[in-house]
Amino acid sequence: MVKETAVEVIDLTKTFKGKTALQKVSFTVKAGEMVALVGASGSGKSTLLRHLNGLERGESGVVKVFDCSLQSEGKFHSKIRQLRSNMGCIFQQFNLVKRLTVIENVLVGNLGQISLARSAIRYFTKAEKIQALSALERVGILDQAYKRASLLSGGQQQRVAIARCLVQGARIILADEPIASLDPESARKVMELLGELNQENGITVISSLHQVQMVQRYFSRAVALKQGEVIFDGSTSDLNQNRLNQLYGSAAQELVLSGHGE
Ligand SMILES: Nc1ncnc2c1ncn2[C@@H]1O[C@H](COP(=O)(O)OP(=O)(O)OP(=O)(O)O)[C@@H](O)[C@H]1O
Repeated sequence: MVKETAVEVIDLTKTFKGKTALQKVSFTVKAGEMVALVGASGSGKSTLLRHLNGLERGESGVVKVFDCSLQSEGKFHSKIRQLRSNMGCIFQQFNLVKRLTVIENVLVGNLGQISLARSAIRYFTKAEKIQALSALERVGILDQAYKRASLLSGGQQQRVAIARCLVQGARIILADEPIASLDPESARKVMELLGELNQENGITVISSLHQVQMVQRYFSRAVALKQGEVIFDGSTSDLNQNRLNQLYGSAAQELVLSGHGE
């Protein structure tokens, strides 16, 4: 069976004040794939992810989500909100509302589907709460549901953010350096969780990661960027030291040694 295309990027170009951040970037991610975005600092990984979920608009090129155009030649599609509901985002700094409880943070994943009035007073139905608790169980932190988010460890907070994606019903998770602020053990657990959600729930995962060892451990495919251009798209087993040196020269050190080396 031919798998549907989750994300398609065609010739996406973006400049900030005349400086190129993305240069004719093209690649396709099939539904159910788990793809790493690799590259040295400033290579364009975050900018690319922000274009995939419509937080940023390119000058030219196309981004399609499940075969629907999300943005094309600098214009967002009128149904962008609907398309974005397919995508959950997680970030290096977790982006939780620290003063709210864990379960309230997870329920926020539902806000796109409930009325403005209900979201303003944060009223959630019993069924929604059960769904949120089930998501927290799935990510292994059900026992933390009624704690303030600020009291959780970094690894636990990232799992709350992942549970929020599950409640949102995301079919794609876009992760921007999801383990960069975590200790090695928490980083491993978060990566394993993303791997499980990919394998068991069929969720497509596209994640930027700084460190090539982690990329090789958890991903079979990588798209590598340099100065906003795709310079490699293939099997992570081919991203050995020699290849990295060829691609990045001395900047390859940053990818091998930084982050959570083991
Ligand atoms: N809002 C912005 N305004 C101006 N320049 C920007 C903006 N966002 C990104 N850039 C520039 O675009 C380029 C790509 O940045 P980006 O943050 O996407 O890289 P990155 O690969 O994610 O880096 P890092 O690993 O350090 O997060 C950089 O030169 C950066 O300075």
